[in-house]
Amino acid sequence: QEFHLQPTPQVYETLQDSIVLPDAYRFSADVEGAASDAVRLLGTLLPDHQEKADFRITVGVKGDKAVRKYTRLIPSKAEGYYLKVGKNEIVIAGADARGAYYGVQTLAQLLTLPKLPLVEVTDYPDIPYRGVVEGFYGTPWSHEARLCQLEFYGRNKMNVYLYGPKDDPYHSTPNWRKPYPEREAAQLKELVDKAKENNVIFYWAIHPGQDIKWNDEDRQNLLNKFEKMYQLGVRGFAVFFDDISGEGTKADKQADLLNYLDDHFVKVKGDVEPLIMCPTEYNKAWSNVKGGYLTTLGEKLNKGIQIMWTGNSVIATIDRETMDFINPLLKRKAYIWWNFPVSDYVRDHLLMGPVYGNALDIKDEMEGFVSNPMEHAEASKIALYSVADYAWNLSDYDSDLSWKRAIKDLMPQHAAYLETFAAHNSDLGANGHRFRREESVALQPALEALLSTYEKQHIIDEDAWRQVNEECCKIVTASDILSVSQENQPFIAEITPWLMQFKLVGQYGEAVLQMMRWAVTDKTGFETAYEHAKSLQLLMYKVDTSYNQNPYQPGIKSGSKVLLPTFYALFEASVGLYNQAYQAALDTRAVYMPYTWNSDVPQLAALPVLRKGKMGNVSPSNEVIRWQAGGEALLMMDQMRTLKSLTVDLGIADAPKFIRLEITADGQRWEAIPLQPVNGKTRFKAEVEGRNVQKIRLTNITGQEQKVYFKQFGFEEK
Ligand SMILES: CC(=O)N[C@H]1CNC[C@@H](O)[C@@H](O)[C@@H]1O
Repeated sequence: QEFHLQPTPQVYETLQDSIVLPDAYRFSADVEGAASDAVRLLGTLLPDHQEKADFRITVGVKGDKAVRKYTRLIPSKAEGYYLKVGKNEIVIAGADARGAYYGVQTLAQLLTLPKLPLVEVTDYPDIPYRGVVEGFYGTPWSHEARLCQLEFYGRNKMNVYLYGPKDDPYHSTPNWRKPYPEREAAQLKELVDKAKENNVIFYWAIHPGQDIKWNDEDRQNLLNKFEKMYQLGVRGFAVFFDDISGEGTKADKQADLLNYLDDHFVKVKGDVEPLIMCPTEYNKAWSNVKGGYLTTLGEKLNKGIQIMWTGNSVIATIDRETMDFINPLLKRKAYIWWNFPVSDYVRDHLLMGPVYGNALDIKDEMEGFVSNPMEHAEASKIALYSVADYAWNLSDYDSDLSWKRAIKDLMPQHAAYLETFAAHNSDLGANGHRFRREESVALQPALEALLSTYEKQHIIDEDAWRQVNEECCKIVTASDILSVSQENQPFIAEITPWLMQFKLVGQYGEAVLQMMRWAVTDKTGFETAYEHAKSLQLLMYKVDTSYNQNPYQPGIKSGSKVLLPTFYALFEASVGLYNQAYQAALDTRAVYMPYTWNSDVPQLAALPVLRKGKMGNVSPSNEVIRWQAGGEALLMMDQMRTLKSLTVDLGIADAPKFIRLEITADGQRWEAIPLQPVNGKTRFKAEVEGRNVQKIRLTNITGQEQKVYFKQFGFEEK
């Protein structure tokens, strides 16, 4: 794959010639001036300069004497730069300090080549603010992971990082009013310094809305906390009002508070970046335009305050229609909070696929584009690399080429194996947001051909069979090599359980292909392959029930959209053929899911049901659920089953007043079961010990919409 600068530059001319950089060069720059960051970075790349040398290196910012003669070549765009590598000189002229720094980052990439190509690069970013919002639920990134991320952002010309992990108690309720303990404060200071070193603006976000009081005391609490963070070196501040209910959701109160902070903190300090806020109505699906929340923010919020937006729904790709809806309401360009590759609602999956689906013609419609990543920091870099590529230069963005480069960037030595892994670990599985991604794209035609020919005509499409068998072999090989790779150990540590599962999927595929081969030609061979396949099914189940047992979406899923479902279908078809050929009665079922869930409450309807042994759980939701009056949710069993226990947690202490729980054994006669408090807070249990049940129903009986959380709905069979 030929060399490609990252992110893709706006204009890149190479003169089909190259030089070997001399080890002596003259240097002219205003080292104390605006180009100081660029000069410092350059110093890490090149040997010390010498006064007497033919080769000259010039670094500066528009207006500096050193680059005066290049002024007309410097793009007049924020963070833009002009870079020239000539026979006897290198010139880096930035439109501003960060532009000059980015020019050196580009030179750094060119210097990795065997010979330095003669180039002229005229470059600048399309989107003003580009980067990452660490805004997910789940285990916050470690300090080491964040330090590594900030270096990655500097290299990829991402200029913002918003610190806002939902589960940091000092970012959100209950401790947002308190200063960080000493150790955490010292780490945050270190992050601020690292961000500065990489020309990344470090934003510290606060998430006070769940229990904020609209009074002077809490206003002062917020100012005090911001002041504490300012003393740690933070120069960018954000206030997130997402995923809250109650008093804190009021637009005019939120606007008054933000304007107060803007007027009495940001403007007073004078060296603080524009304030950013995330609204409570942060996506179109949840917005009630007539209710006036968004228009209130748009009208009342000071013009300099930036407002975040996730798109037409919580998890959505961004297009022109999206921006045409929101920008007029906010009376400014929205600052996109893009919820990908975040996986805190599908925690059993890794999202390793390409960044695609965002429009390429909306570069003038967005103030910012920041990605909310997975809790797996290194694994998120594949998507983040492409987010950087997209946000810098939308029109030249190519999702597939960028994805391949992202993989090479993460693991240059084992890129081929990582690409095999990433290709089959990209979809989310069924989820409450209904957001899906392509998976196993290259192998899909062969898988479809193999399955349809075999199911319909009971014959093997040999070419498809060979392709699938080759891929299964690659999967097994890639899993083993990656699992012991020393190339990026923090990354391998993150994905090891998924590598284990991925290898089993590959081996299962090989066993199923053998079952197809021998179903009607070799009885003993088939039976061995069948036993092997069954044992691999059990091994996959063991991995899925042993690792990553978080209380939301526990387990380890791999190849879950196309690969494994196809192997399951081929397993069942080949057992069917064998049973017919030998009048046998082997169990044909590959996967067994006795429970189904549906609901007329939009945010509950698509939640998947998870089964582990005798336990059944509906996948929880991170967001506030708007449960309409009379709305129902139904859990159905494939047959009558005897229950042992049932637990419900809607995040509210008085759930029994709002939601009625009923069971039925015959689908006709329903019986209401009282909800009894379990922990004196929001968790309840229903006394169902020994009850025969076919369906369970939850209904909002209050006659009006209720806003609740859907934290847990689970049961255990006897
Ligand atoms: C603005 C936003 O998306 N907030 C929440 C809620 N929506 C998506 C979730 O997955 C979270 O990661 C996220 O922090």
